[in-house]
Amino acid sequence: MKALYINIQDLVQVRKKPIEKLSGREMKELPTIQNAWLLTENGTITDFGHMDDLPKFSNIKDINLEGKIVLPAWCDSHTHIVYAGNREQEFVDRINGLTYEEVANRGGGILNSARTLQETTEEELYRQSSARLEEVIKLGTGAIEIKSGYGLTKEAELKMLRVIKKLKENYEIPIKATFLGAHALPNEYKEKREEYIDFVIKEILPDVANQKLADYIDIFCEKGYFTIKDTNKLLQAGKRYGLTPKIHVNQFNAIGGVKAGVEHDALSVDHLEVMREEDIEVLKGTSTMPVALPGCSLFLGIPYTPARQILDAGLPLALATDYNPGSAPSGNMNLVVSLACIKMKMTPEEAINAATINAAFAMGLSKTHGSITKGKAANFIITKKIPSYSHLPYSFGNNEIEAVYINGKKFN
Ligand SMILES: N=CN[C@@H](CCC(=O)O)C(=O)O
Ligand SMILES: [Zn+2]
Repeated sequence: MKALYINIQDLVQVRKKPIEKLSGREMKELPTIQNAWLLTENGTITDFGHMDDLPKFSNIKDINLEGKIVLPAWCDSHTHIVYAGNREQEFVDRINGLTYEEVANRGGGILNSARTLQETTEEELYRQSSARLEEVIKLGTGAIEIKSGYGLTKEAELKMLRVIKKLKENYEIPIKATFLGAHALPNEYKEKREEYIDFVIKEILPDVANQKLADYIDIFCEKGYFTIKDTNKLLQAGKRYGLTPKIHVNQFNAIGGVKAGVEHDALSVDHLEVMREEDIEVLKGTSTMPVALPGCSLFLGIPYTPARQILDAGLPLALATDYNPGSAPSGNMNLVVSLACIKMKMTPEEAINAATINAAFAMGLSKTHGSITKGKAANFIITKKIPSYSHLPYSFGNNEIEAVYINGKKFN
């Protein structure tokens, strides 16, 4: 099926030559065609250009997008959308003065979500998760990564990963699955952290790999969670099973997790709210993508990833939601892009690059998604009538999206 979109006010993130990712100063440029047309065919972008150069196409119905902007759908490279229930009570407890750490130490936090998930049937978990997935696609997300990590038993981790697999089968957007068995220490393993890592490696990982349930492996490398030694051991084991690392590091403390990630050729290192000079240095000249999660900073009231320091050091940066019940209960990439501009001082160009092409890279999809390029998937956003692409982050909290197309088809 062919579709021709005409009179597009701005066709944004047009990359004639395919690119993998953008770093440092390159992120300041966001190539845009004003007054453009776009042709899609069988789910793929086949051509585009300026309206002055519109060829004569026969037998194609055109769609007039005057006053509207078209940009690639957001790529959300870090989420935990497969979870059960919610954690509103912890939210209220934090408003009343407890810290995230204190909530966790009282048996709340990740262990709270794990208890709920263990008691939830696979069908119900799928139902709750697919509703979240549909909600974020409507907000413009056209590719997503989803982690396990609220199971923390073999049975429950595999249940989470099967739910992700079923989402992959039932939805057209690309979904990458990440095994995060080392998300927190279950109570049965209190004081036996190393035994838990061995359990994850020997008892869960082989099944995850044999049943082809994950693309990536993750660990929460943080004080009170898992150490550098645990990280090295787990990532090494994951790689033996063909799982590339994408890890949680430097959220509350810098303990050397960025270096560990780089040493294991991690595809991405995520969070980075607390960055030392040496953490920035160690990323230089590597292919590891730093990923910032400003929704988490907003919700927990913790520092924002120092984007300016990272970009001014010539590094790339991607943005993601971290959608999860405890630290970021929102999967709205539009808000993430706004926060990046407002709180991290990224320009709209940098933020949109970070949420499209760089985010696609952070989930191994930059060859097929993240830009308007011939041959890439026709996953794109059509905005309402807005004055410019900067209006998207400017108009924070408002929904400026009129329609979302996945593989050339309008979603819902
Ligand atoms: N930091 C670790 N994991 C999640 C939050 C987990 C939770 O509180 O449920 C995150 O990325 O923020
Ligand atoms: Zn996370």
